[in-house]
Amino acid sequence: MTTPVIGVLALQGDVREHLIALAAADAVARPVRRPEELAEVDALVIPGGESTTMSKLAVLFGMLEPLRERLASGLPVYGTCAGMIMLADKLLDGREDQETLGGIDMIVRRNAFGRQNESFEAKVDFAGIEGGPVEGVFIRAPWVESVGASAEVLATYDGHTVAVRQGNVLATSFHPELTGDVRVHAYFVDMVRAGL
Ligand SMILES: N[C@@H](CCC(=O)O)C(=O)O
Repeated sequence: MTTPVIGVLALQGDVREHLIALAAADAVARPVRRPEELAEVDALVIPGGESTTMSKLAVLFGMLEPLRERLASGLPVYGTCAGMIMLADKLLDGREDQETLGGIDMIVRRNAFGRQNESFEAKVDFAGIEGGPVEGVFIRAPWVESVGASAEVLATYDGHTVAVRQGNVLATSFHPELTGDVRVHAYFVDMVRAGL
């Protein structure tokens, strides 16, 4: 079985936790900061963190266009929380100068579940993942306000969409990398493997 090489965008955010979760889900995981490093991976995770800072750093590191190009050419990508925001074609309550990469035909609302001190954990039923609900850590989390026809909703919480997939691109409002349950990462690794 081929072992995919999956990068974690390492401009800002909880990179280390994703590297650990990906390795536990049988991928080779490495940080990606530069276009040359991006060119060498089979797939990419965009971690949680702070989406406005991440978008600024992507511009500063000359990564915005290379990221957009690789997404457009079919690179499998998984974004958690701030990463989900980066993958939204359209953003609500973002900063005016905030850039997203796009990739999923969805409208994402930042801070939708409330402020930092309203962060919470919840069990989330996830379509395509067996063995019961996954543990979702929601930290000043966004939700998906609406999705286009080509995007598939994989999970909802409290009536709001919190996991979406469109082709090779996956996004969750919550942080599975903080739970020790690597089933969402394994789901992504399977997605990547299917395309190799
Ligand atoms: N708190 C979110 C990001 C919030 C935002 O950028 O709006 C995260 O952990 O990824």
